[in-house]
Amino acid sequence: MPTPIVIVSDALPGDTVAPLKAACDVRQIDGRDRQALLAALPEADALIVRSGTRVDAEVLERATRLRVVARAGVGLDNVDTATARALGVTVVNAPDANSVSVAELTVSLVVASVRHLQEAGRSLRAGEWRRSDFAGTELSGRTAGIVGFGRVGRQVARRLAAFDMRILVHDPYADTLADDVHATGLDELLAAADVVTLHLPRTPTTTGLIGARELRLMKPTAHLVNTARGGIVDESALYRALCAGTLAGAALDVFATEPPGASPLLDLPNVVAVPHLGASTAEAQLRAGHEAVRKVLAELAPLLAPAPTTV
Ligand SMILES: NC(=O)c1ccc[n+]([C@@H]2O[C@H](COP(=O)([O-])OP(=O)(O)OC[C@H]3O[C@@H](n4cnc5c(N)ncnc54)[C@H](O)[C@@H]3O)[C@@H](O)[C@H]2O)c1
Ligand SMILES: O=C(O)CC[C@@H](O)C(=O)O
Repeated sequence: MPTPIVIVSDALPGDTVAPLKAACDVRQIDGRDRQALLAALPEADALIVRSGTRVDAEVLERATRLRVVARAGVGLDNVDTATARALGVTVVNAPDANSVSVAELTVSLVVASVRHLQEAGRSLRAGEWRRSDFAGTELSGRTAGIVGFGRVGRQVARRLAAFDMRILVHDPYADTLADDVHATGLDELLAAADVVTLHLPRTPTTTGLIGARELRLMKPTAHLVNTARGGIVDESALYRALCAGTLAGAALDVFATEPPGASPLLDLPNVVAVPHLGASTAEAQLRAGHEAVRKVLAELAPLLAPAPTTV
């Protein structure tokens, strides 16, 4: 039986790939290098990605032997799941692997935004001492609006409640809510919240969900945090709102295009920006890598030689 070939096209912790290497021919490539990706795929039985590899129809059609695409993380917006389904390719992810890490980053970004931490740090390093310019606001007693109340949204709610914030939630599909959160419509949430934080997937329906109209509904003193996906927020409208002072600040982990290049948002003092770090903790990467590898090995089981028995 030929050894199955697994392409790993984004970085995974070495330990997590070890069980795969014991059973398969594992080939590591850079999934951002389109030519390398397309060249590697015709032989592949499995493909493991994070967010750096775009698994579109061209990729899937090139991979004629492919049985499974595994996303070592949550968001499947970089995988054309409809084409995969049509081609009989299984798509798996690691839905619980990084929720706590993303929630912890989200809370960090909330605090960084209301206390101006990134700009104050930049100013200090430039030799300045502008303490009065960086006076912030407390979270205690204020209102957080959580859009998307799934795995990450729920973790964020618990953590912001610990800051004594009132928690509003908008999620048309959530069947259960926690006791101390209040469900509301999106417009009502945007109008009432001092901090709005996004925790929903990017889909054709949610792309541009937070546009000029929605930003106008927000208080001029409010902050917007996005650790979900770029493109859910209209970045041009956000830029205009931040420049005009109709929104106090924004904190962004994700961008419509990644990396965002020379996005004008990065030049604004009232924007905290980090390079898609939500899942970048040792713990989350290990969980995601182990889960992706376990699911790939399960899908490839019919192709794997039985393990030798010991007597
Ligand atoms: N920054 C990062 O590194 C990072 C890491 C993990 C996940 N994410 C992103 O965060 C998103 C949320 O992750 P999760 O694990 O909580 O997913 P999840 O599926 O557990 O929860 C998403 C929630 O969004 C809700 N939702 C869908 N459409 C909505 C809409 N129009 N309005 C309001 N709510 C809506 C769903 O009902 C669901 O409850 C992921 O889709 C992913 O894109 C980012
Ligand atoms: O690959 C990453 O680190 C990002 C993962 C994150 O955005 C996810 O959706 O799980």
